[in-house]
Amino acid sequence: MSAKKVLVLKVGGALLQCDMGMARLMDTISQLFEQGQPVVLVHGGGCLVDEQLKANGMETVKLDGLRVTPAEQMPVIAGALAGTSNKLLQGAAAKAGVVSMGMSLCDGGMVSAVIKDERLGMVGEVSPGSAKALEFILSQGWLAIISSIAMTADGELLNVNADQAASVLAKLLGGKLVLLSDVSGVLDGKGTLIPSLSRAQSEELVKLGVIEKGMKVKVEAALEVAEWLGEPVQVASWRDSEQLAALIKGEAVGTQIQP
Ligand SMILES: Nc1ncnc2c1ncn2[C@@H]1O[C@H](COP(=O)(O)OP(=O)(O)O)[C@@H](O)[C@H]1O
Ligand SMILES: CC(=O)N[C@@H](CCC(=O)OP(=O)(O)O)C(=O)O
Repeated sequence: MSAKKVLVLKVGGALLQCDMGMARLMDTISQLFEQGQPVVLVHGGGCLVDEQLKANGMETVKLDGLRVTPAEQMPVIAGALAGTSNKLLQGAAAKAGVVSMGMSLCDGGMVSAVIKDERLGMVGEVSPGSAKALEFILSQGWLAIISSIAMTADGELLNVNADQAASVLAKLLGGKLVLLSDVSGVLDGKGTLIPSLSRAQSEELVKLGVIEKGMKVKVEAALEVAEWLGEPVQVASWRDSEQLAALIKGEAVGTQIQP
C-alpha cells in the first residue's frame, strides 16, 4: 500500500441532491488520486431515507440526531442507503473517470456491529474489523464508496449513522478523517465558523444548544477519532469549492476538531 495515510472522506446525504456537488467531489477525489493520495469515501443519505420512508407511508423519528429504526423500516432504509445513494455516487465517480467499488459496512468483515440501544431499534454500533478488502481496493487504485449499512454476526441488517461509520473506518485504516457536510464547519451562535474546537469547548457548546442534532453526533464522532489517532479531524463542506481546493493541497479546512 501507499506510504501516504489513507484519507477517509465522509459526505452527508444532501450532496446526493446536487449533481454539481457530486461532480466537484469526484473531481477532487480524482485529483487526490493523481497525487498518489489514497481515498476511501463513506456516505450518508439521511434526506433520501426520509423521502423513501414518506413514500412508503412510514414516519421519521430521531433521537439525539440518530434515526429510530423499527425493524419494518430496515428494508426501505437499506434500499435508500446501500442502494440508491451508493449507486448515485458510483455514477458520479464513473462520469469523473474514477473506478469505484460500491460497498457497505457489511462487506469483507470490515466492521463488527451490535445493536446500540434497544430504544433506537435496529441502529448499529460498530467497531473495526478487517482492513483486507479496503487494502485490496486501494492497491488497485480504485475508490471504495461505502454506505453505513452494517449487519450483526447473525446477519441482521443495522442502520449506522454515517459519521460513526466513517470514524470506525478511519480507525481501521489509521487514516486521516474529513467530514464534509452542507455547512462550512461547526458554527458558533452567530453563524460564524469556529476554526478549532477542543473536547471541553465542544461540550460547552452542546450544553448551550449551539451544537445540536446531526452536528452533535458528528462532533462526538470526530472527537473520538481525533483522540484515537492523536491528530485533528476536519469538519468542512462539500459545497465550498475553496475548501475542496485546500483539501487537495493538504491544507487545513473548516473546523479542526482537536485530540
Ligand atoms: N453548531 C452548528 N454548526 C453547524 N451546523 C449545525 C450546528 N448545530 C446543528 N447544526 C446542523 O447540523 C447539520 C449538519 O449535520 P447533518 O445534517 O447530520 O449533516 P450531514 O448529513 O452532512 O452529516 C447542519 O446542516 C445544521 O443544520
Ligand atoms: C442511525 C442513523 O441515524 N442512521 C442514518 C444513516 C444515514 C446518515 O447518517 O446520513 P447523513 O450523513 O446524511 O446524516 C440515517 O438513517 O439517517
